[in-house]
Amino acid sequence: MGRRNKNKVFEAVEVTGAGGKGKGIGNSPDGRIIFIDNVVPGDIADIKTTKKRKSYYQGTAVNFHQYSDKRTEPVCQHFGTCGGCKWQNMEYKYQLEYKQDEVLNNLIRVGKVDLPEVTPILGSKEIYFYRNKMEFSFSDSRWLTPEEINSGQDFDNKNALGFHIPGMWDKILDIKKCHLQEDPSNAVRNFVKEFATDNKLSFFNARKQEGLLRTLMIRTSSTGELMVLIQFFYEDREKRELLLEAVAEMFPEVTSLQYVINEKGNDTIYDQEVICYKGRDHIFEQMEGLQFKINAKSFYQTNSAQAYELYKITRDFANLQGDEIVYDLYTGTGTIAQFVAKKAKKVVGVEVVPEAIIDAKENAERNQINNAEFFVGDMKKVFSESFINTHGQPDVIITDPPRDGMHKDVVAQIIGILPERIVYVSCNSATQARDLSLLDEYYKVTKVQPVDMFPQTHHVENVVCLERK
Ligand SMILES: C[S@@+](CC[C@H](N)C(=O)[O-])C[C@H]1O[C@@H](n2cnc3c(N)ncnc32)[C@H](O)[C@@H]1O
Repeated sequence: MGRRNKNKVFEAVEVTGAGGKGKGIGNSPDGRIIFIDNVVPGDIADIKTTKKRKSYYQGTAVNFHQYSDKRTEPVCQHFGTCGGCKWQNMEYKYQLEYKQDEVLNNLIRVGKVDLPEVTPILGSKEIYFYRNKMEFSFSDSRWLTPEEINSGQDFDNKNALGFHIPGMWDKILDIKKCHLQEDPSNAVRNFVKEFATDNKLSFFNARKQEGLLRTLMIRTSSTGELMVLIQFFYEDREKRELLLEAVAEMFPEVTSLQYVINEKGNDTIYDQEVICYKGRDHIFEQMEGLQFKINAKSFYQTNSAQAYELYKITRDFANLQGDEIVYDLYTGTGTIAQFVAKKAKKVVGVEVVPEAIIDAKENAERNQINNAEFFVGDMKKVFSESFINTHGQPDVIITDPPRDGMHKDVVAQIIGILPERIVYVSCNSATQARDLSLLDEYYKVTKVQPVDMFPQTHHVENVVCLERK
């Protein structure tokens, strides 16, 4: 954005919508859309622009003329600074309305497909403390509030354990209480921070690449099991054991205490050895009598209760009679495949991550599911003639791709196979709509069910049923 556009202020802009990564939406007098931080539809405010592009501005509210009656008081003391729950200032029923609108808009404008009557979005019973997994970062460079900076004081202890400030890779907001994961998540995090600070264990500095403590992961489960994993930058046995012993003693309910020594530049543990310090190297999650083993690296839907609802909808849409061959694309650890297996003749799950397929096979065995097979493969390349000949022509395809949606080659291969029914589960209705338009010549959309897995955020899941035309 050019200099003359910096600090441009549009007066009394009405916020008319919400979307665009959780931002409010308004219109500028010159006909562009403005994406606005920390506002709620119905607010009227002066908006200072922070970015200008051909068709839109980004901006922030500097002066409110009217507050929306859709507003509610955010419960979290970190709201506004933490990027996690951007919609906490909007009543939940309106959050659901905007999520429903987003799905519909995408299906209509991007997908341009004929739609049946769309069922109202399924809200989450729990709108706080619904996540089963949280990851916090250590930093010796705590994000200072404007009040702290203006105080002119020097802060010798800048240790933080919490979340990255949006857009800042080296600044961490110290979290005192997060409303996303049940107890003892907050107690564990606060204890670890305090104990490490008191015992002079150094917190990571991402710029200088120094400091002992990097990340803390906490996984809870509906079985009551609890996993805690601490990531260290280097091995210092004495200090590592001091901290791990303290956690074990303070929280006997931890059933899996693990650690990683990661000397790389980045924090990801997926290419690192995870070492079990105490207890087991995994926890279990359960759903309708099925057990799923979850280790530190396993993918599992983060809102377990809503995942159950999502899977039930997926199974209903698949409408299995017991004699179908079902393909579960992007199967992860095979949860959907196992969830529908009892109702199908056979299920074939495909996933690109080999470890996830190992988990899927192990879980299926534990759950005594004998009609599910799992394969490692990139979806773009899996559907060879020999694969179909070996596993059979699918009657139903269930697909649950990542946010980018299905690669166009995957869509082309599905069109080559033409199963009777497709159930498309998506966490991004824009890419889902794009894919539906590619399938439109052969399939009609018969059911649409949005599901809210992530209250207080703009994210929305959507399940669509497609039948052969
Ligand atoms: C949204 S998750 C679905 C997980 C699973 N259905 C569940 O509910 O637990 C998407 C999955 O697609 C996998 N994936 C991403 N790209 C892929 C590709 N090109 N081929 C196969 N699987 C892929 C990811 O590893 C991830 O497990």
